[in-house]
Amino acid sequence: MNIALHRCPDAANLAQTLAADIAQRLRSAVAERGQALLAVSGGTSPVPLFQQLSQQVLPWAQVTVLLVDERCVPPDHPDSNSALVRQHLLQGEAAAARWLPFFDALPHFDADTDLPTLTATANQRLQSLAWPLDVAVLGMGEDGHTASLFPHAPGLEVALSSTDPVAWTRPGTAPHARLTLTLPTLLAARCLVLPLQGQVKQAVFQRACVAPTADLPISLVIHRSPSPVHVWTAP
Ligand SMILES: O=C1O[C@H](COP(=O)(O)O)[C@@H](O)[C@H](O)[C@H]1O
Repeated sequence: MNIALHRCPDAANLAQTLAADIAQRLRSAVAERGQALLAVSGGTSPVPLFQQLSQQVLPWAQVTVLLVDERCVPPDHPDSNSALVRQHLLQGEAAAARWLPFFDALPHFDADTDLPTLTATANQRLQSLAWPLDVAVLGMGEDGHTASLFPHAPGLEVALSSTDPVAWTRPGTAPHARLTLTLPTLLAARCLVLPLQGQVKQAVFQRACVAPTADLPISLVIHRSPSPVHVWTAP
Protein backbone atom coordinates (compact mmCIF):
# COMPACT_ATOMS: atom_id res chain seq x y z
CA MET A 1 0.00 0.00 0.00
CA ASN A 2 1.27 3.42 -0.93
CA ILE A 3 -0.40 6.33 0.87
CA ALA A 4 0.66 9.66 2.38
CA LEU A 5 -1.80 10.74 5.07
CA HIS A 6 -2.67 14.41 5.72
CA ARG A 7 -4.97 14.90 8.71
CA CYS A 8 -6.86 18.22 8.81
CA PRO A 9 -8.71 19.62 11.85
CA ASP A 10 -11.89 20.37 9.88
CA ALA A 11 -13.45 20.41 6.43
CA ALA A 12 -12.70 24.10 5.80
CA ASN A 13 -9.03 23.60 6.63
CA LEU A 14 -8.92 20.54 4.35
CA ALA A 15 -10.32 22.52 1.41
CA GLN A 16 -7.94 25.46 1.97
CA THR A 17 -4.80 23.43 2.55
CA LEU A 18 -5.44 20.95 -0.24
CA ALA A 19 -6.27 23.76 -2.71
CA ALA A 20 -2.95 25.44 -1.89
CA ASP A 21 -1.13 22.11 -2.32
CA ILE A 22 -2.76 21.41 -5.72
CA ALA A 23 -2.06 24.98 -6.86
CA GLN A 24 1.63 24.53 -6.06
CA ARG A 25 1.74 21.27 -8.02
CA LEU A 26 0.08 22.94 -11.02
CA ARG A 27 2.56 25.86 -10.88
CA SER A 28 5.47 23.38 -10.83
CA ALA A 29 4.03 21.44 -13.77
CA VAL A 30 3.59 24.62 -15.83
CA ALA A 31 7.14 25.69 -14.95
CA GLU A 32 8.53 22.26 -15.94
CA ARG A 33 6.58 21.50 -19.11
CA GLY A 34 4.71 24.67 -20.07
CA GLN A 35 1.31 23.21 -19.23
CA ALA A 36 -0.53 21.19 -16.61
CA LEU A 37 -3.31 18.59 -16.63
CA LEU A 38 -5.77 18.53 -13.74
CA ALA A 39 -8.54 15.91 -13.52
CA VAL A 40 -11.28 16.38 -10.92
CA SER A 41 -14.10 14.21 -9.57
CA GLY A 42 -17.73 15.20 -9.25
CA GLY A 43 -20.42 14.06 -6.83
CA THR A 44 -21.29 16.22 -3.84
CA SER A 45 -18.08 16.45 -1.77
CA PRO A 46 -15.70 18.57 -3.86
CA VAL A 47 -17.59 21.92 -3.78
CA PRO A 48 -15.58 23.59 -0.94
CA LEU A 49 -12.31 22.41 -2.53
CA PHE A 50 -13.38 23.73 -5.96
CA GLN A 51 -14.29 27.09 -4.45
CA GLN A 52 -10.88 27.38 -2.77
CA LEU A 53 -9.05 26.18 -5.88
CA SER A 54 -10.84 28.66 -8.13
CA GLN A 55 -9.28 31.49 -6.10
CA GLN A 56 -5.67 30.27 -6.37
CA VAL A 57 -3.39 32.50 -8.38
CA LEU A 58 -1.49 30.43 -10.93
CA PRO A 59 -1.09 30.37 -14.73
CA TRP A 60 -4.56 28.87 -15.28
CA ALA A 61 -4.43 29.57 -19.03
CA GLN A 62 -1.79 26.83 -19.23
CA VAL A 63 -3.91 24.36 -17.24
CA THR A 64 -6.30 21.89 -18.89
CA VAL A 65 -9.11 20.76 -16.58
CA LEU A 66 -10.90 17.48 -17.31
CA LEU A 67 -13.13 15.11 -15.39
CA VAL A 68 -12.17 11.93 -13.57
CA ASP A 69 -15.64 10.66 -14.46
CA GLU A 70 -18.99 11.79 -15.80
CA ARG A 71 -22.58 10.68 -15.61
CA CYS A 72 -24.10 10.31 -19.11
CA VAL A 73 -26.54 13.17 -18.73
CA PRO A 74 -26.80 16.49 -20.60
CA PRO A 75 -24.32 19.11 -19.34
CA ASP A 76 -27.11 21.19 -17.76
CA HIS A 77 -28.60 18.20 -15.83
CA PRO A 78 -28.50 18.49 -11.99
CA ASP A 79 -26.46 15.23 -11.81
CA SER A 80 -23.85 16.41 -14.35
CA ASN A 81 -20.30 16.48 -12.98
CA SER A 82 -19.49 19.00 -15.75
CA ALA A 83 -22.13 21.36 -14.41
CA LEU A 84 -20.61 21.10 -10.93
CA VAL A 85 -17.13 21.93 -12.23
CA ARG A 86 -18.34 24.81 -14.37
CA GLN A 87 -20.33 26.25 -11.49
CA HIS A 88 -17.79 25.91 -8.67
CA LEU A 89 -14.30 25.48 -10.13
CA LEU A 90 -14.14 27.31 -13.45
CA GLN A 91 -14.81 30.66 -11.80
CA GLY A 92 -12.63 33.55 -10.62
CA GLU A 93 -8.94 32.93 -11.34
CA ALA A 94 -9.68 29.45 -12.70
CA ALA A 95 -12.06 30.79 -15.36
CA ALA A 96 -8.96 31.15 -17.55
CA ALA A 97 -8.35 27.36 -17.59
CA ARG A 98 -8.94 25.24 -20.69
CA TRP A 99 -11.96 23.01 -20.00
CA LEU A 100 -12.16 19.65 -21.73
CA PRO A 101 -15.17 17.58 -20.67
CA PHE A 102 -15.70 14.09 -22.12
CA PHE A 103 -18.56 15.45 -24.26
CA ASP A 104 -20.23 18.83 -24.88
CA ALA A 105 -23.79 17.70 -25.51
CA LEU A 106 -25.81 14.51 -25.31
CA PRO A 107 -28.75 14.65 -27.71
CA HIS A 108 -31.10 11.61 -27.78
CA PHE A 109 -28.71 9.43 -25.73
CA ASP A 110 -29.58 5.75 -25.28
CA ALA A 111 -27.04 3.94 -23.11
CA ASP A 112 -27.91 0.54 -24.64
CA THR A 113 -26.83 1.66 -28.11
CA ASP A 114 -24.76 4.85 -27.77
CA LEU A 115 -22.24 4.17 -24.95
CA PRO A 116 -19.47 2.61 -27.10
CA THR A 117 -19.60 5.50 -29.60
CA LEU A 118 -19.63 8.10 -26.82
CA THR A 119 -16.61 6.38 -25.25
CA ALA A 120 -14.72 6.24 -28.56
CA THR A 121 -15.40 9.93 -29.19
CA ALA A 122 -14.20 10.85 -25.69
CA ASN A 123 -11.05 8.79 -26.22
CA GLN A 124 -10.35 10.62 -29.49
CA ARG A 125 -10.93 13.93 -27.81
CA LEU A 126 -8.54 13.22 -24.93
CA GLN A 127 -5.92 11.33 -26.93
CA SER A 128 -3.81 14.35 -27.89
CA LEU A 129 -3.46 15.62 -24.32
CA ALA A 130 0.02 15.84 -22.82
CA TRP A 131 -0.40 12.80 -20.56
CA PRO A 132 0.15 11.93 -17.75
CA LEU A 133 -2.15 13.87 -15.48
CA ASP A 134 -0.25 16.19 -13.16
CA VAL A 135 -2.94 15.99 -10.48
CA ALA A 136 -5.99 13.73 -10.25
CA VAL A 137 -8.43 14.57 -7.48
CA LEU A 138 -10.30 11.35 -6.71
CA GLY A 139 -13.51 10.92 -4.77
CA MET A 140 -14.86 7.82 -3.03
CA GLY A 141 -18.40 6.59 -2.48
CA GLU A 142 -19.52 4.69 0.59
CA ASP A 143 -19.56 1.53 -1.56
CA GLY A 144 -15.82 1.94 -2.19
CA HIS A 145 -16.16 3.17 -5.76
CA THR A 146 -13.75 5.78 -7.05
CA ALA A 147 -14.05 7.66 -10.34
CA SER A 148 -16.89 5.62 -11.93
CA LEU A 149 -15.19 2.32 -11.07
CA PHE A 150 -18.18 0.80 -9.28
CA PRO A 151 -18.05 -2.66 -7.67
CA HIS A 152 -19.54 -5.34 -9.93
CA ALA A 153 -20.62 -2.84 -12.63
CA PRO A 154 -20.81 -3.97 -16.25
CA GLY A 155 -17.80 -2.39 -17.95
CA LEU A 156 -15.65 -2.50 -14.78
CA GLU A 157 -13.26 -5.17 -16.05
CA VAL A 158 -12.34 -3.12 -19.12
CA ALA A 159 -12.15 0.11 -17.11
CA LEU A 160 -9.65 -1.55 -14.74
CA SER A 161 -7.34 -2.75 -17.48
CA SER A 162 -7.74 -0.68 -20.67
CA THR A 163 -4.84 1.44 -21.81
CA ASP A 164 -7.30 3.92 -23.37
CA PRO A 165 -7.86 7.01 -21.24
CA VAL A 166 -11.65 6.53 -21.07
CA ALA A 167 -14.02 3.58 -20.57
CA TRP A 168 -17.74 3.23 -19.83
CA THR A 169 -19.41 1.61 -16.84
CA ARG A 170 -23.04 0.98 -15.90
CA PRO A 171 -23.35 0.95 -12.11
CA GLY A 172 -26.21 -1.15 -10.77
CA THR A 173 -26.28 0.80 -7.51
CA ALA A 174 -26.13 4.41 -8.74
CA PRO A 175 -27.99 6.35 -11.40
CA HIS A 176 -26.82 6.86 -15.00
CA ALA A 177 -24.36 5.14 -17.29
CA ARG A 178 -20.88 6.61 -16.85
CA LEU A 179 -17.69 7.53 -18.61
CA THR A 180 -14.59 7.22 -16.44
CA LEU A 181 -10.86 7.59 -16.68
CA THR A 182 -9.47 4.07 -16.63
CA LEU A 183 -7.49 2.69 -13.70
CA PRO A 184 -4.17 2.60 -15.66
CA THR A 185 -4.69 6.26 -16.65
CA LEU A 186 -5.34 7.25 -13.03
CA LEU A 187 -2.41 5.22 -11.71
CA ALA A 188 -0.07 6.99 -14.15
CA ALA A 189 -0.93 10.42 -12.65
CA ARG A 190 2.01 12.30 -11.15
CA CYS A 191 -0.08 13.03 -8.08
CA LEU A 192 -3.20 11.23 -6.90
CA VAL A 193 -5.22 13.01 -4.23
CA LEU A 194 -8.10 11.56 -2.21
CA PRO A 195 -10.01 13.89 0.13
CA LEU A 196 -12.09 11.95 2.70
CA GLN A 197 -14.44 13.66 5.07
CA GLY A 198 -16.42 11.95 7.81
CA GLN A 199 -16.34 8.71 9.79
CA VAL A 200 -18.29 6.59 7.30
CA LYS A 201 -15.95 7.16 4.37
CA GLN A 202 -12.90 6.80 6.57
CA ALA A 203 -14.18 3.42 7.79
CA VAL A 204 -14.66 2.27 4.17
CA PHE A 205 -11.16 3.47 3.41
CA GLN A 206 -9.77 1.44 6.35
CA ARG A 207 -11.37 -1.68 4.85
CA ALA A 208 -9.81 -0.84 1.48
CA CYS A 209 -6.40 -0.64 3.14
CA VAL A 210 -6.54 -4.35 4.06
CA ALA A 211 -6.05 -5.81 0.57
CA PRO A 212 -6.71 -4.98 -3.10
CA THR A 213 -10.14 -6.19 -4.24
CA ALA A 214 -12.49 -5.22 -7.06
CA ASP A 215 -15.25 -5.29 -4.41
CA LEU A 216 -13.82 -1.93 -3.23
CA PRO A 217 -12.26 -0.35 -6.33
CA ILE A 218 -10.54 2.41 -4.29
CA SER A 219 -8.40 -0.40 -2.83
CA LEU A 220 -6.97 -1.07 -6.31
CA VAL A 221 -5.76 2.54 -6.44
CA ILE A 222 -4.11 2.59 -3.03
CA HIS A 223 -2.51 -0.85 -3.40
CA ARG A 224 -1.34 -0.47 -7.01
CA SER A 225 -0.28 3.16 -7.24
CA PRO A 226 3.44 3.45 -7.99
CA SER A 227 3.51 6.85 -6.24
CA PRO A 228 1.99 7.73 -2.87
CA VAL A 229 -1.75 8.44 -2.92
CA HIS A 230 -2.23 11.63 -0.91
CA VAL A 231 -5.17 10.97 1.40
CA TRP A 232 -6.53 14.12 3.07
CA THR A 233 -8.89 13.50 6.00
CA ALA A 234 -11.16 15.69 8.12
CA PRO A 235 -13.66 14.64 10.82
O1 LIG B 1 -20.89 9.32 -8.55
C1 LIG B 1 -19.88 9.81 -8.12
O2 LIG B 1 -19.53 9.62 -6.84
C2 LIG B 1 -18.21 9.82 -6.32
C3 LIG B 1 -18.35 10.17 -4.84
O3 LIG B 1 -19.25 11.26 -4.74
P1 LIG B 1 -19.65 11.98 -3.40
O4 LIG B 1 -21.02 12.54 -3.67
O5 LIG B 1 -19.65 10.99 -2.29
O6 LIG B 1 -18.66 13.06 -3.18
C4 LIG B 1 -17.46 10.88 -7.09
O7 LIG B 1 -16.11 10.85 -6.74
C5 LIG B 1 -17.64 10.67 -8.59
O8 LIG B 1 -16.92 11.67 -9.31
C6 LIG B 1 -19.09 10.77 -8.93
O9 LIG B 1 -19.34 10.62 -10.32
